[in-house]
Parts: sequence; C-alpha cells; structure tokens
Amino acid sequence: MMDYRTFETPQQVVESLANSLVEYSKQDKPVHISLSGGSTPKLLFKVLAKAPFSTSIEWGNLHFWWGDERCVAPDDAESNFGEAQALLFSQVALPTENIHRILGEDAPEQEVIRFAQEMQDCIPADNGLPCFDWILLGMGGDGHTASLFPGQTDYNDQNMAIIVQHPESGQYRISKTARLLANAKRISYLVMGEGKAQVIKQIHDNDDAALAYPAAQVKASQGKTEWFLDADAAKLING
Ligand SMILES: O=C1O[C@H](COP(=O)(O)O)[C@@H](O)[C@H](O)[C@H]1O
Repeated sequence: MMDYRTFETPQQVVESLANSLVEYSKQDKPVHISLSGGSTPKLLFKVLAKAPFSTSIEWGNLHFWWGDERCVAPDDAESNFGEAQALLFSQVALPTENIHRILGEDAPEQEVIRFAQEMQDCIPADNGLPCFDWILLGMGGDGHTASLFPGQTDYNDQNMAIIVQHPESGQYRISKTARLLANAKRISYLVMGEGKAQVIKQIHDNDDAALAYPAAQVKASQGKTEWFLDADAAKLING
C-alpha cells in the first residue's frame, strides 16, 4: 500500500519535506540523503535556502548525494548538481565535503565505478548494499525515475550505478540502480503539476506489477515509500 500525501500548494509540499530534513539533521550522526534532479526540486532548494530552514537545519550532519546525473559539466544548465549548488548549497553552511556529486564531466565508464566506490566507502551497508537514510525521487511524465526509463530498466541489476542513455535525446547519464534505490530506509517521491496527474492516477489505481513505469516499481523493499503531491498532480486521484 503506497502512502499518498497531498497538499494544496507546491509550497506546502516542500515545507513538509523541509521539516523532515530539519528532523534528520538533529540526529547526532551523519545522515545520507539522495536528491532528485530535474526541475521539480527547485522550489524545495529555494525554500531550504531561506529562514527558518537555512538556520534551523544542522547542515554539518547531512550528506547529499544524487539519484542520477546528466553527463555534463557542473556549470551546465542540465547539471542536477549545478542546480542544487546554485539554489541551495551556495546559500547555506553545508561543508563541501558533505556534497557527494556524480562527476558528470568525467568519462562515464570511469565515473560510474568511482561513484559506486564512494557510496560503498561512505554509507553504512545493510543487505550488503549502501543503505541511504532518505532518497528523494522525482518522476518524469513518462513514469521514469532517477534515470531509470520504462522499457530499459533491469530491476535486478546487481551494480550500484549504471550508465544510461536518455531514450529520446540520447544524452548520457549515470543513475543509481533500482536495487540500490530500493535498499533505502525511506523513499519519497516528490511530484507536482498537472502534467504528471495522469501517470499518478495510473500508479494509484493499478497494481504496480502491471505498470511499466519505474516510478511504480522502485519502492523501499524494507522501508517506507511515500508520494508527496500537490493538488494539481493529485487531481485525478482525490475525489
Ligand atoms: O530527467 C530527470 O527527470 C526526473 C523528473 O524531472 P522533472 O523535471 O519532471 O522534475 C528527475 O527526477 C530526474 O532526476 C531527472 O534526471
């Protein structure tokens, strides 16, 4: 059973996630968080960059990673890291060593190995795999999540990270695998806007196994999975 949380406005959705981040940061230990890319998390980054969140979060306890990265330079407009850096990290007291970016500018064949090794070295393992405390994922209009696309995702891939080509643009990306994502303690999908409402309805109404959407399939196998939606994204599931 999926946990759907619907909020009236995008601002309310991201404030709820930001409050979770405050709580995580108060734990007296390093907390490993994986961010989503694309356009949806921009508002979350902007809200976190301002008071009260910018000042109440204990940034030194938080370690940030990404579910996927485009193989571009960090200052490219397409860079998932670049977006978070510009909107959030440059505005708050986060130690630079707590930013674990995927090096999109490096050769993907080498970077996919280096990134996997960094996760293995830094993140406590469970079931023989790094276990993230919290993974935030987005969902594309085609039901993809991270850079796991419908029709080209191997849910049993034993690697931690893979090189992927975007099915339409051909852009190279590095993504966490479905198996690694599913090993997280908590997965929260952040989905906003009317353009995603139809896919949300399908995921809500159908058995996950019947759907080809990676966003329907990738769930925390031993943890909790939630959907954080604004009213527009949820408009076809809320009577
Ligand atoms: O390509 C990507 O798309 C998804 C969704 O992006 P959005 O722009 O519709 O929010 C995102 O979660 C993923 O990280 C990204 O690389």
